[in-house]
This record gives sequence, C-alpha cells and structure tokens, in this order.
Amino acid sequence: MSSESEELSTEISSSSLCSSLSTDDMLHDDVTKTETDVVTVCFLCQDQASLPDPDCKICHNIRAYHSKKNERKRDEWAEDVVQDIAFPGPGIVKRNHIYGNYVVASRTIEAGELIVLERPISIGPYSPPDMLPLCLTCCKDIGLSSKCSKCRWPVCGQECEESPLHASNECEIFSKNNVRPPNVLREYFSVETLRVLLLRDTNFDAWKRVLEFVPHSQDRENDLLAKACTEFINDFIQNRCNLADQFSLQEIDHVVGVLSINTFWAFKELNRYASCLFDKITLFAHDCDPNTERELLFLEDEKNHEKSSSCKSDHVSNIALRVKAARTIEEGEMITIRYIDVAKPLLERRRELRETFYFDCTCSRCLKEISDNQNEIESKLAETFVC
Ligand SMILES: C[S@@+](CC[C@H](N)C(=O)[O-])C[C@H]1O[C@@H](n2cnc3c(N)ncnc32)[C@H](O)[C@@H]1O
Repeated sequence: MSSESEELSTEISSSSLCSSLSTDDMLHDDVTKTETDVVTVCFLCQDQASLPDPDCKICHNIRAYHSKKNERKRDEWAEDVVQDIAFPGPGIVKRNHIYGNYVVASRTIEAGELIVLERPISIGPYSPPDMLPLCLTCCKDIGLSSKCSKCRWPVCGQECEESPLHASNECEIFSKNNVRPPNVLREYFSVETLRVLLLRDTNFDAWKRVLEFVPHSQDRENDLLAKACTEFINDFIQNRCNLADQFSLQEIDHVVGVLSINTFWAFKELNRYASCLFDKITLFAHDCDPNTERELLFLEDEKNHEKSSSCKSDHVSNIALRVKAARTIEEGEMITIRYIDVAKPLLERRRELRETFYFDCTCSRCLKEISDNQNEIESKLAETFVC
C-alpha cells in the first residue's frame, strides 16, 4: 500500500477494501474510564499513564509514551526462537507478544547482500478501487471483452482459462453455483480468499503456514470496515459458492485477516494487479527506517516470456519478491521492512500503521521524531481535545 505514484508495486497490503477505521489499541486492553480521567498503559512499558483521550485518531497514544526510562530496547522483548518456522537465509524466526513472529539476523549481513528471494504461496487478482476488469489468472487489465467459457469470469484467453490457478481453483465452483462475474472489488478479493482456503485440501504445508499468521481477529471485529469486508466474503464463500459445509466462518475469518494484513500488491510496475502472500518475507517486522530494500520482479523465465506476445497462463506465479540488506545488519538485530510509504510524516505513518496493521510503531525513528516534535504534537493533541 504504498502511495500509488511511487513504487506501486510492493507496499504490504492493507486494503482500501478491508482497511480499518478502528482506533482500538491492542496494547491498551486495560483502559478504564472514570468520570474525571482516563487511565491507560504506556505503549512501551505498559505502566499506567494518564491520557486525556485514548481514542485520539491523531496521536494514537503517542502521549502514553510518557518517560524516557521506558525506551526499552527491542532485544529485551525477544523471547523464544520459533522451532517450527525455518528461515532459509541468514535469519532466525522468533516470537513475542508484541510482534508475533519476526526475524533476526543469524549472523552479520553485509549491505547489499541478498537475504531472501521468494515466490508467493498464494496469488489473486486485486483491482484498484476504480475496478478494472482483471484476468483471474495473469491479473492483467483486460478490458471488458474476454470471459472464461465455463464460469464467465474475466480471463484474457484460452491459456489463462486453462491454467490450474483458475481451472483447478474457483472455475468449477463458480460454474456449478452460477456465481456471477464481479461487480465490486471485494469479489476479486474473495477469489484469493477462496484459493487460500482450498490449500487446506491441496497443499497442507502451505495451509499450516497460513494458520500461523496473526489474523488480528479481535481488532478486525472492532473495526467496521474490516467487519463488513469479512461478512461480505463469508457470504460469498458460504452462500454464493455454496461451500458452507466445507469452510467454517472461523476458517474464512482467519484467511481474510491474514490476507488483509500480510499481502503485498503488484501493480503497474509488473503490469499486474495482483495480491501476493509470501511465506517468509511476511514475517519481517515493520520499521520506519528499515534495514532492507525489496524489489518485486519476475523470475528469469517470465522475463523471457514477456518478450513474446502471448500470455502464458502460469506466468503470474513467476512473480517473486527479493529482499536485500540496505545496510550492515548485525547478528541478533531484527530484520525489518516497510509496510507503508515511510516518506510520509510521523503522524500519518502512525495512523496508517494503527488503522491497517493494528500496532503502534516503536521504531527508533518514530521515537526520535516524537521527542523532536513534542511541542507540535502537544498542540495537535490540544486541538483534538477541543471537540
Ligand atoms: C505482516 S505481519 C508480520 C507477521 C506477524 N508478526 C505474524 O506473526 O503473523 C504484520 C503484523 O506483525 C506485527 N508487527 C509488525 N511490525 C511490528 C512493529 N514494528 N511493532 C509491533 N508489531 C509489529 C503486527 O501485529 C502487524 O499487524
């Protein structure tokens, strides 16, 4: 979700489609209100702190960060090494209650060094809000003309129609149940949700990994847009696709949560409107000054293919994401990426991270900018208290 102008390719997803309006705070569960004041906990130390307004959409509880002594180092939060998730490159997967799963360097990683190159475990069409008609297989904008001869959903030609990505996933289900072609964006998102659910019976290893991602169910439950999106997709899969006896609401909710928080989008750069879920790269935590750079690309065979004019159906699965070290990363240091456009100013970044990914960023850049701009933040806070 990057800004659409710059690097449209690879902002980790938050969707306009499922994006959150919530100001709920997962680290502020124990907020209690009295008539005169509000007490919450500091997002760093979790000690109690006084707040005029814990639901403030501007500060996102910046004000609860109330003491220098609470500037804990991230290492102190590091807990167990996660035995069940292997990392193929120079990293180790760890888990704690703040980050969920995350990755630290298993040795010094030099600037420019490749950390991981990965193909997605799932891929689906993801149209921008103006709703382009997309081929369900190659995820290209194909205009209005071309439809699958069986299910009538958009595909760009015979090769894409016969591709296993479409033919072995949704095509038969849509044909059998007469599921009408898409009119709204959420119907495209439902396609990838369905493909991921089908992994349960076709690729159990991938399904197990999907189950391990944090779906933020409680946060999404409290978020009107995310809730509406989940209800729409539940209805699409259970009723319109007639799969209520196969997929429970809980399974569907988990997959919708995982996809809305963990996918990367490929847009203009690759001439694809695709949403991609990556197994390992998705584990990296966010930092507003990340120590990695990433690039979405086609692997070699796709490049060769691009020189020809046909659209071979399996090419979209050659999309890959490459992550390299942007600077030297010390052994034990967290490997981080950016989830949003980090050129944005402090409060915008924090709002986006809170509303879309349900956390308050404690990276060194945020903490420094908070401390450097204390006066400005205080005055913005004061403005919000007027209403
Ligand atoms: C793309 S997922 C990363 C994988 C996730 N940790 C998991 O175990 O499934 C994004 C989620 O990780 C957590 N996260 C990532 N970066 C974080 C950060 N800097 N501070 C706190 N939580 C973070 C948040 O829960 C966020 O919604």
